[in-house]
Amino acid sequence: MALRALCNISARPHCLRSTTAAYYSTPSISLPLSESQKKTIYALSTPKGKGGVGVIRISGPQSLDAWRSVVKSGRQDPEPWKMNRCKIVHPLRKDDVLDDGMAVFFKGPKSFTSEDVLELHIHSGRAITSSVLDALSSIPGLRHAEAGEFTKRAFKSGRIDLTQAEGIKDMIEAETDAQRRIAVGAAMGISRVKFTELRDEIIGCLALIEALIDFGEGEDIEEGVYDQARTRAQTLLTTIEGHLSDRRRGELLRSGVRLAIFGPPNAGKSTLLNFLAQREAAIVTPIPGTTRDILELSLDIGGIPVLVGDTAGVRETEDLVEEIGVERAKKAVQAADISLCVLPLPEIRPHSKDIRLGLAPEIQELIDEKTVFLFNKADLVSGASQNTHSTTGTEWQVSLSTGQGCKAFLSGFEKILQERFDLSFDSTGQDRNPPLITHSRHRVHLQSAADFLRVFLDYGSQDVVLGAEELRYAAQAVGRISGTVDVEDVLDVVFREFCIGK
Ligand SMILES: Nc1nc2c(ncn2[C@@H]2O[C@H](COP(=O)(O)OP(=O)(O)OP(=O)(O)O)[C@@H](O)[C@H]2O)c(=O)[nH]1
Ligand SMILES: [K+]
Ligand SMILES: [Mg+2]
Repeated sequence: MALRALCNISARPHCLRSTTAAYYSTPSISLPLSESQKKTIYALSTPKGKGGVGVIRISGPQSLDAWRSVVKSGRQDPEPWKMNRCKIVHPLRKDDVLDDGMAVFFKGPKSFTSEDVLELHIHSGRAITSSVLDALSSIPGLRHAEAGEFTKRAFKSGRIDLTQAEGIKDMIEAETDAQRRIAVGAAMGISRVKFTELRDEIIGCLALIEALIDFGEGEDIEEGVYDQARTRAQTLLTTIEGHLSDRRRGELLRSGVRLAIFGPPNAGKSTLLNFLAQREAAIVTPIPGTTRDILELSLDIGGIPVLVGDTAGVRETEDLVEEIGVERAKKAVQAADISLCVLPLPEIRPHSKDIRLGLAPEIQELIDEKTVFLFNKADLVSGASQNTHSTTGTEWQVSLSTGQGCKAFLSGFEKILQERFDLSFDSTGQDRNPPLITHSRHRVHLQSAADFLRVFLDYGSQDVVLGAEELRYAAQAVGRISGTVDVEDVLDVVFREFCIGK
């Protein structure tokens, strides 16, 4: 029966393609632009201020007019995609040279936005920039761009999808190597390909179910086709569940891993923060209870963005201010993605077999599987060795005063961060397994796709028409990630975080 079903399917490939595949075919998003969107836009695409070069970008049907109006080079019209040495002039006063620079014309669709694009490479300075922007504003039909509008046009033309647009934004905002790596991958379309594959596979299952519905019951093919669709949907669900159980590392790498430094008073927590930051960020004194409020710094540790919080030493206290600080410290440790317990080695040593035994109960209760340990003040203990406690690779002995053991701690800690957040690089420095989900938006839609697939798997056999509906919803959910369906409502969310000129 199964064989016959397959034969039937392959005997009518056109039927499948026409009913399902064409309708749900892989996106080439091409939405009509409204009148106001059609206008040619311009903006300074480099940061405002003094600099060697500033780039003003113009995109839209009148880019060529803009060239003819403000670019004075040897030729009337540009040679596309070539840098042209030129003078930038005012359209109404051609003798008024605003700057001496370069211009390049990108003939659409071979441009960032897919429209005709003109780039003016000028000297970056307040007066020059504003005089050129002012000159452009005097050309009828040109208007200043809104935040993210160039990228939005690239998206609307179908040149990039939403995950690529997010990648471009993340690339600009990337502060660490890990962030850059993920952003560049997304901008190049790695996520787009993966999400498209997932969606295509759902549509593949849907095609089988729709064929089943098309052929009708009399054809006697139900069992085989249905089982085939079911098996593929099950595999898909497993794949999606794999992506969802990624410990949020893509999102964490974008927003920063939260690290809480905690421990008893005077252990050297603030000294550690200063060591990591390589500056005197926190107040350090020999007085226990120096740190009260949480001091948070954004640091790059081994290429990973880490939000490091120094907290008040945890102890029982009568002091109201300190007590509030201790409460905040506890909350910060609980909310952290990884916690670093700093302990004074001289006070811990007698309990070296189980370090927890010697600790105050209020410290003990903050220790969990996220905790790593730093035994500080090794200089005060004679014969302290770096490995006395280090059985799991999550404990180090240091002296933050003398620097003893600090290098080993730093490289070990970087390794822990990379392991925990699963960023294992191969010898070429490539991320072996880059996270697919980098925005919570992706997670929400992937989660709902998984839910629809589950409903299909649980109830699809009882009613194939409803089963097909569940698969259609699943495909839509994944389509929302790339922006192939329900575009307008997500556009604003994605593009409002862009800056002008991008
Ligand atoms: N001998 C020695 N002293 C250290 C070391 N690290 C820090 N200290 C000193 O220990 C004292 C306390 O350091 P802090 O960094 O303020 O300790 P803390 O844990 O932040 O303390 P609270 O904020 O009060 O909880 C300071 O006088 C530091 O100079 C070390 O490795 N060896
Ligand atoms: K202190
Ligand atoms: Mg402190």
